[in-house]
Amino acid sequence: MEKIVEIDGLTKVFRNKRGIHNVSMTVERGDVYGFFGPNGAGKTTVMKIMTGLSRAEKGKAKLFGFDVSTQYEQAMAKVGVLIETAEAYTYMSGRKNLELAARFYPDLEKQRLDEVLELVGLEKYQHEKVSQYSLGMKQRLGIASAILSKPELLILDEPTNGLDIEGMVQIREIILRLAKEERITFLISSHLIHEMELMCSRIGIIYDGKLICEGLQNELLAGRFDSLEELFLYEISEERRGVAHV
Ligand SMILES: Nc1ncnc2c1ncn2[C@@H]1O[C@H](COP(=O)(O)OP(=O)(O)OP(=O)(O)O)[C@@H](O)[C@H]1O
Repeated sequence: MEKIVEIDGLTKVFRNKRGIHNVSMTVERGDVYGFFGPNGAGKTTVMKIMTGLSRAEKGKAKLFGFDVSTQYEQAMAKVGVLIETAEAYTYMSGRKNLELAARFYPDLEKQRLDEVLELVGLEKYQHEKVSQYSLGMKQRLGIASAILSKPELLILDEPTNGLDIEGMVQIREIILRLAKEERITFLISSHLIHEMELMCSRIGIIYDGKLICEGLQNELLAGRFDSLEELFLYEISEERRGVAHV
């Protein structure tokens, strides 16, 4: 299988001694990879480094075989990113926001705007001002903008954070639809383990700055655990005892 994301030994320690330590991860083409960890575990730090928003002290992050720190443009050419809450001009309509974003991609086909609005279920609300949108609709607009250029990899940091149950279900359905219909590989971070369980094929668990477990969800559970929560509780108890599994 083609490796789309290769993270090797990433380390970054902040002044307060928090951060990430020797994190290695692999995302293969077609994965919906769930990057799970509690608040403050280090998910955003890893994602910022792998998208060039921040630098590591040690280690390498490669996307599509290109090093993010030295071959940034090639590495990011087929990547869509949504890190932290989607930003949009609230006094403009959803469609107008997408039209502005589309100016960065001169080769975009005319119908792509309609296509992405349909994919995220915003076609009915495209002419309403973003100030009237719910948080879930703003997140969906962010996803629409991130998929405008037909990326092959979509990196989403906490896409369901702060959403109500309906909003979460909608985002989950959109992700699964995009994985199937647009053949997008996903790397999704979340601290919501149940969400990860419902939509992710591969799982990586980060805890206290260290990746403590990674693999295909069905292989990780494999008759030993009934849920990811059980697996997580087992892995952190092993981590505390000093038994490494990665
Ligand atoms: N710029 C910074 N300066 C100092 N400490 C930082 C900085 N950025 C992150 N940290 C610390 O590093 C740790 C990892 O943070 P990070 O934001 O990567 O975690 P996270 O897993 O994304 O958590 P959350 O789900 O809360 O967003 C936290 O303890 C955080 O306080």
